[in-house]
Amino acid sequence: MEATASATEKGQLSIHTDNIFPIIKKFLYSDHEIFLRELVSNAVDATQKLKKLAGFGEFNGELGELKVTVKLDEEAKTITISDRGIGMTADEIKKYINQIAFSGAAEFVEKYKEKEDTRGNIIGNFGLGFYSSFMVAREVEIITKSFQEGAEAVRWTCDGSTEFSIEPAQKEDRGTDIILHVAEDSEEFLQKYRLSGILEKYGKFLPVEIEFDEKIINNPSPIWTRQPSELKDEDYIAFYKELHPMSEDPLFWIHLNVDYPFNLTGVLYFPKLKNDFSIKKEKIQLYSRQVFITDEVKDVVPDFLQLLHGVIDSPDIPLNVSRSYLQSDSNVKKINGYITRKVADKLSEIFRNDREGFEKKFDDIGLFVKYGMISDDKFGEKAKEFCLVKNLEGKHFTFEEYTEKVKENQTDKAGTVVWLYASDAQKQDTYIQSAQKRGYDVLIFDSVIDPHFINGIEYKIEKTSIKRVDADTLDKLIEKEIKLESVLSKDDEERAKKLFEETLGGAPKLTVTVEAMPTDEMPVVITIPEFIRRMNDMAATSGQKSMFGDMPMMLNVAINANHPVTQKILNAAASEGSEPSDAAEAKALIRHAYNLALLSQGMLTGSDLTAFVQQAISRL
Ligand SMILES: Nc1ncnc2c1ncn2[C@@H]1O[C@H](COP(=O)(O)OP(=O)(O)OP(=O)(O)O)[C@@H](O)[C@H]1O
Repeated sequence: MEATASATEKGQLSIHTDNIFPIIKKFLYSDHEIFLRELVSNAVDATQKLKKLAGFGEFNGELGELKVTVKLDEEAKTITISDRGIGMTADEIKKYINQIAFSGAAEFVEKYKEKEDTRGNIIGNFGLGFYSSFMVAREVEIITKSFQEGAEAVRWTCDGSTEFSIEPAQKEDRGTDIILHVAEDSEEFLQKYRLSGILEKYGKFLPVEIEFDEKIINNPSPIWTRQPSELKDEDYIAFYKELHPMSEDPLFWIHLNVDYPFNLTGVLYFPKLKNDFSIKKEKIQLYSRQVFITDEVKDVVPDFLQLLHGVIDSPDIPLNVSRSYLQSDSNVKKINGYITRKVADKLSEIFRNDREGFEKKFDDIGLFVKYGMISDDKFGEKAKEFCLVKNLEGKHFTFEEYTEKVKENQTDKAGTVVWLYASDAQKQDTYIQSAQKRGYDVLIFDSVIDPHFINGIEYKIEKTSIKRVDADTLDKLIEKEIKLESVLSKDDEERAKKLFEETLGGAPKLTVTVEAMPTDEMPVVITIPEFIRRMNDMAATSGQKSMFGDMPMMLNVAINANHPVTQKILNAAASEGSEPSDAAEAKALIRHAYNLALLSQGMLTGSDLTAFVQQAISRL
């Protein structure tokens, strides 16, 4: 075959079905707009190829201005995409446009028959890029002239049937014009704002200048394509603002750059997260050689890292295949692992080099680090070194540091180190103060992720258990070998227990115990078992009902045997009659002490609280 088309030549496209275009149209229905991404990418590729050839010395002509132009002619109802790239000879058109694409199409037709769910993902996979133009055009013309010396211009047309024609054409300059004669049902694409929207979405960072409506619409050398050494903080922040104009400055960022065993560049930013767990994901954009692909990075980026913002660019991610394939793709898995490692390394680096700065940022990145620790084992392994906990004095500790700090005073008789924490320092103040009186330290875990975090890490820290200060009496939270002696006889303890059970009987479910506590602690302490409360907390923050959601709240009521009030109750009961049921004064004291205990747990509410206040007033 000759390299040029000397006369008009008609041909039949080699494909086993009469017309693939209705199929293309139907199956790519939701994504029609990507025709422009495909055609502009082809134009950019052709331009880049020419630049490369010039670099190799295989093209010695003038490169000149290399921009790609998109033109809209509303009257003629055409969209034209022009480049000054390598162009095509007649033979190349036959090879690249007629055959390859159509054999791809045949394969596509075969495959799609079985799988409906792959729609929208087909195009690039089967080399149908160029043919996506038929989703919006009733006829497509290619007028092209190869960069090669002496090449002649060619015109190819096809109206969406399996017939094409190819003939000599007039074209001064090298390069390609793709002219789309827009079909009636696609006239939405003849609107300027629609086209500029699509270009903005997919082409914002294409590597060659793209002109539309007499303006350059893109930034051809975005930050991720440049060397970290030539970039300043301001550059990173400016780029962040370009991506997320309304956001606060990011905390810090990671510049990704690998070329083996896969290609990947990008910049990931740590946004200010605070406690907002409802933060919108989809803030990382995925590019392939600077062409925007998607902001759904679910399969490429581990779940917890989707809280980050930024850009990932990799030609090695199979972008146009079905989801299940993507998940099992080994490159995707490697990329996933690489990103996780990079992020952990960066955090660990900041932690080591700037502990103070790291601590300041921890309120923001804590959510993210904790989320990572409980959802990704590999990250968790590394994060153990730099994940921080904060105590009520506002001091930060690594796990190891904290255990070191409290182990002397807070190791129980089984040798387990007990970390005490509060989830609300205000509400749990009584308990906190009691713990502090014993020289115990109390951590603060008050973010939405903390219930999950505590549950997730507890078993990962050796010989440690984590308990909320009000989960039990202090003696039971940290059981020691030597216990305080009870001043009450066994009989008196039994009497006190009975009196309480009788007085407080009914809902909620109560378990009454008598314990020897210091006299300066509360006469009655109410606690909710750690396990039950934790399950309820976790259910509440994840917005679901836990399997314990319907469980009646269980309360432990511990009577302080050593408190003078307990003695007073017993005395009152003794003087009032032999039957405990006679003891009106004793019962009033019990209710009062119980209400005070509820009050300090923040559990005295509603009509009970009102009655309690009324009663207190009447005593004034
Ligand atoms: N503007 C252009 N200039 C030069 N050659 C082009 C141009 N557009 C398309 N081609 C040629 O036609 C071929 C087929 O294009 P098509 O878009 O169908 O597939 P592709 O670009 O190879 O792959 P993809 O599926 O990723 O788009 C290209 O590989 C290229 O050789």
